[in-house]
Amino acid sequence: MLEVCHLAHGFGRQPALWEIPHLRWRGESLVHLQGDNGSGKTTLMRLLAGLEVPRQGTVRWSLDDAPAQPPPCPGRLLYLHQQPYLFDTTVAGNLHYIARWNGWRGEAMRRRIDEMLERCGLAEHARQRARSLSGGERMRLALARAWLLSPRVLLLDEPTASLDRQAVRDVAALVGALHASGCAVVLSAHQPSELTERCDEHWYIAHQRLGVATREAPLPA
Ligand SMILES: Nc1ncnc2c1ncn2[C@@H]1O[C@H](COP(=O)(O)OP(=O)(O)OP(=O)(O)O)[C@@H](O)[C@H]1O
Repeated sequence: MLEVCHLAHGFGRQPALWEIPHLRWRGESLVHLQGDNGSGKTTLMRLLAGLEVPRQGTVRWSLDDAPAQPPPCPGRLLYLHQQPYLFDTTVAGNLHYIARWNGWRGEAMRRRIDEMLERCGLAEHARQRARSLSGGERMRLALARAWLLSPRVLLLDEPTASLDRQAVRDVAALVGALHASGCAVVLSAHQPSELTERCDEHWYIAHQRLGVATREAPLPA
């Protein structure tokens, strides 16, 4: 569960990007966050992830029955940048590093990594340098690494920006599978796509406010 109260944020002397008087989210759905360029989507995600301290107001998460706490919530809440940082090693090496860090060892770890490579369509690239992957492959590797950590909530900042149609489709399938495995997702995206079509909740930033679309009050045109 996410609870946001009286949140407002801006930079320097600029007025607040937006105000969010109150937002409650059960942390189960697949959410599409939309808004114009510069409306503050990245900033909001960073605030939700605890990477930015709000000028005003509070963000609190209660995940897995833990008492409500401000972010970060290590291991349970992950933020993924649109150009994810990849370790300068092979594709399998990137997964290996995270799996070890998360406590996996030996044969069980190898099986888990192989399974993840298959699931993300990267088995053929296992020995390739991660930084030589295409944009779509990089995002799939970043999602695979995140998946290894079994997060409860994933915040995805423009995960399909500048990807072609097939790459968007692949990322959408992967995000859908992650969500089906029990990970709630908030993702920002400019354009409607196969990814946003999968979303079952829509938030939007307009006129310096965050809105939540409902059946009675759909997205503004
Ligand atoms: N660290 C910062 N210092 C000063 N201004 C910032 C900083 N980070 C963001 N901004 C400004 O805040 C505004 C919102 O930026 P943000 O990146 O959150 O928007 P966005 O909706 O994600 O945009 P886009 O869709 O183009 O990625 C922009 O005007 C941006 O220049």
